[in-house]
Amino acid sequence: MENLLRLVDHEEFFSRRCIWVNGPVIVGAGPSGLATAACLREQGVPFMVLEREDCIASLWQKRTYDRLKLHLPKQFCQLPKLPFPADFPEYPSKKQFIQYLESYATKFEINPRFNECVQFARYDETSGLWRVKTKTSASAEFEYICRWLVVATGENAECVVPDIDGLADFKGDVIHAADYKSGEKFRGKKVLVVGCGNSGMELSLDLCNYNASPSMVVRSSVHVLPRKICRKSTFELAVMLMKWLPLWLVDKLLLILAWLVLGNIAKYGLKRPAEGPLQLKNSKGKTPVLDIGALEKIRSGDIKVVPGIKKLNGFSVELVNGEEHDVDAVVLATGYRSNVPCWLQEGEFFSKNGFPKSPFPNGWKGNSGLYAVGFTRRGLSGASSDAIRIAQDIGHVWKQDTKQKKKTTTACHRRCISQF
Ligand SMILES: Cc1cc2nc3c(=O)[nH]c(=O)nc-3n(C[C@H](O)[C@H](O)[C@H](O)COP(=O)(O)OP(=O)(O)OC[C@H]3O[C@@H](n4cnc5c(N)ncnc54)[C@H](O)[C@@H]3O)c2cc1C
Ligand SMILES: NC(=O)C1=CN([C@@H]2O[C@H](COP(=O)(O)OP(=O)(O)OC[C@H]3O[C@@H](n4cnc5c(N)ncnc54)[C@H](OP(=O)(O)O)[C@@H]3O)[C@@H](O)[C@H]2O)C=CC1
Ligand SMILES: O=C(O)C(=O)Cc1c[nH]c2ccccc12
Repeated sequence: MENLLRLVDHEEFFSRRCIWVNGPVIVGAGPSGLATAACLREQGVPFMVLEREDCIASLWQKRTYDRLKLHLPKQFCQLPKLPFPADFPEYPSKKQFIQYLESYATKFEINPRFNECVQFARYDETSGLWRVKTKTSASAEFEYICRWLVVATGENAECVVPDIDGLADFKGDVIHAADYKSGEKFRGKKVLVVGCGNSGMELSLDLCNYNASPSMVVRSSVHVLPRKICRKSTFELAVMLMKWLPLWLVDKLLLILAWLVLGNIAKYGLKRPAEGPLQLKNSKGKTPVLDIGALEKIRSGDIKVVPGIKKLNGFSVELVNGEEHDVDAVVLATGYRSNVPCWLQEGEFFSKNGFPKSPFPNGWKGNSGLYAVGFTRRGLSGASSDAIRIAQDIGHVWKQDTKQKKKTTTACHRRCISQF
């Protein structure tokens, strides 16, 4: 009986609807998906965007802290075909960036299907088409059939939660950086911030601004660069130097300049990795920290730097150096990962870590109409150049096909007429 009921439920609520999509299906309505959709719109190619959340740019709208600003200058963060408004500051705030993305979606008439999470996608050899299965927040299922599949789910699709001894039994609050909004609820508290990437540094700084006492865990090493060198953005300087010099030399110069501006930061527990900052970004995807004020708080002792964690215990932490500290709350600024291996049934183009196997600049196009946008570890500017390439590639085939179709229709028409 129970099984029968289950079957009825299944029939009633989970019947799958099949939808043919004329043009590509784009999975994800973040900046990458929006940029690809806008470029396709310009090429006259129809598309469908599927988004698991109920809004565009969900990472920015729902999983980032209030005080966040873009950390690269605005000219490196705008999407194709629509510059930022002229009155935007050099480093737009999260609110301004979201406002820009909303107007971007409106301008290019991008209307994603929201609350639809892609659970499974595979290429069907027999038909030469992609089959994309989704589940809505109301548990309805859909299947989209299309010729092209654009993966735009991002490098930050899921939170990395490390396996720390005693974490599950820790008595205070534990949150991931993605759920941190502001230091308001941590006023006066001792907060252990695990991780020292841009998130760990900026959340520790935010905690100081709310009179909390952050201790930031640096278990290995980190590159900290000033955001500006001689009033020029460090990132812009690096981009300029890269036009003339090899990567290793640009790294050397950046490190010399960083030393001149910041001094020796190893004495605060911030050891530099053996690889240079850009080299490391390329090889391991580890973004250098662009300092917006955390370093000053580290120097003043407002942010304590501590080594790796041995284990958590009730309301305290034991560190690898044997020290024990009281802790009221833990913020895991331990990074993110791609979720592509969870839903894309494909083993050629994407590797097990959810990133395309071919490095930049070849990681945007796979076989059988598969594309990836925003996986080159080059932030928003990398996503923009992927989007332009993808839309050109699909647009080219689309136009040829349309011409071909017109020809066949005319020929057929003539044949029909001649038959009369
Ligand atoms: C805190 C923070 C700050 C950053 N600041 C900068 C910066 O200043 N400059 C810069 O260049 N880069 C920055 N980045 C890098 C960031 O990767 C880009 O800004 C940008 O968000 C990437 O866009 P995306 O569309 O590729 O991914 P996302 O913005 O993550 O969008 C992916 C979308 O796909 C959806 N999705 C995921 N899985 C599924 C599924 N199975 N089915 C349906 N939908 C799905 C998600 O809900 C999401 O809306 C920052 C990242 C973080 C975390
Ligand atoms: N203003 C902005 O524009 C901002 C941009 N960002 C971007 O978002 C992306 C993600 O950044 P972020 O969230 O900082 O993630 P990252 O992946 O850059 O950093 C993760 C950090 O967590 C540490 N970590 C992981 N596991 C453990 C563990 N078990 N114990 C101790 N430490 C651990 C890592 O250390 P280890 O290196 O030893 O593995 C590393 O320091 C980056 O591209 C970043 O630039 C983030 C915040 C602000
Ligand atoms: O902020 C991010 O996550 C980025 O990926 C932006 C970015 C791309 N390339 C870089 C090199 C140095 C610092 C930041 C970036």
